[in-house]
Amino acid sequence: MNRMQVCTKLFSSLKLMTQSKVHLTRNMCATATAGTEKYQFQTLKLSTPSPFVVHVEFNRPDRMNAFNRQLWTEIKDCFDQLHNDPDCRVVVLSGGTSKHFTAGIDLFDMMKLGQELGAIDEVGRRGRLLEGTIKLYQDCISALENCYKPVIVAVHSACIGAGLNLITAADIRYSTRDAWFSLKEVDIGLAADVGALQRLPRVVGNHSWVRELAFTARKFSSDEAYTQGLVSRLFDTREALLDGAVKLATEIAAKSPIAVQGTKKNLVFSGDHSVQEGLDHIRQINMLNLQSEDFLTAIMASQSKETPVFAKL
Ligand SMILES: CCC/C=C/C=C/C(=O)SCCNC(=O)CCNC(=O)[C@H](O)C(C)(C)COP(=O)(O)OP(=O)(O)OC[C@H]1O[C@@H](n2cnc3c(N)ncnc32)[C@H](O)[C@@H]1OP(=O)(O)O
Repeated sequence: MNRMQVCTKLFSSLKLMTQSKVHLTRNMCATATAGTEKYQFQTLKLSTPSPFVVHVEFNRPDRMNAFNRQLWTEIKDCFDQLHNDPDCRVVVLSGGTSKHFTAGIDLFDMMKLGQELGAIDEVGRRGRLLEGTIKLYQDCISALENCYKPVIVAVHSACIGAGLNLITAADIRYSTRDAWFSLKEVDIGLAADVGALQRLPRVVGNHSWVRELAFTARKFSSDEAYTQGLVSRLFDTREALLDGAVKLATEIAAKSPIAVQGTKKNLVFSGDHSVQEGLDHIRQINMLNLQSEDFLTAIMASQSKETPVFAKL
């Protein structure tokens, strides 16, 4: 057999394998996505605007979506669950009905923490309480990054302090033109400690700009955020913003979940590793993924110009 014949044979066996698998896959996907009723949160509201897309909305409009202890922990629980949910392939995170995306940490909650600390009369024990609290809050924000499903944040109006830390752990940031941002921590006597100092320089690559913002807490506009690469698209209204975010999510959700989630895993890993370590990591991922039915399904669909259908993951 010459080279050409080998290729033709391989291609037809791939085709046969994939045709039966596509059939199987279609059956597996027949029930498409289940609803979000299984998610029971008070400070978050979940819905499914299109198949495999979950919309998470902050739901503390009377407190401008300020992060109290409950919101912090529900964010972590929510993203940990979405990570393992086969009915979710992409997440859109927005500020819901609140006037602002978020006012940052709940200042009344911080006062309660102050009272708890006041009741402990020894510095080492007070330190332990603070260490546990900060670690919990750090983990809540890292949950967006640790979730294999791409997270698109849709920011409107104010995005302050903890909110700015949070959006740097997302994959894609969109905002309205009226959005504004502030790395506010120094103004409340804190060094930002839930990820912005680590992630923001990596997101935008402009260390001088990040330091200026971190040292001054100055408010900056969506235009500036766009110019620096913090947000990748601006919209005139909140409706257009959500529409744009859900459209993008829907496009991503139609791709192979094996490919998309492997891509996120490797992008996150490569963010703080050398090029060689990143290449070693993706090689290990693709050793497995290139054997998955998604690979064949996607290749065959691109050859036949049909829309591929992928099984739940
Ligand atoms: C271990 C810690 C790790 C994490 C650290 C995180 C740190 C941070 O997040 S620092 C940032 C803290 N946030 C702020 O400093 C923002 C303070 N708020 C404002 O600047 C304004 O309120 C805001 C621009 C958000 C909104 O202004 P607007 O004029 O539109 O509304 P207001 O009338 O000011 O507020 C409406 C009601 O919301 C309450 N509220 C606002 N922010 C907070 C908050 N951060 N925590 C709790 N509650 C907040 C405000 O008190 C009003 O309530 P009410 O008077 O009862 O209507």
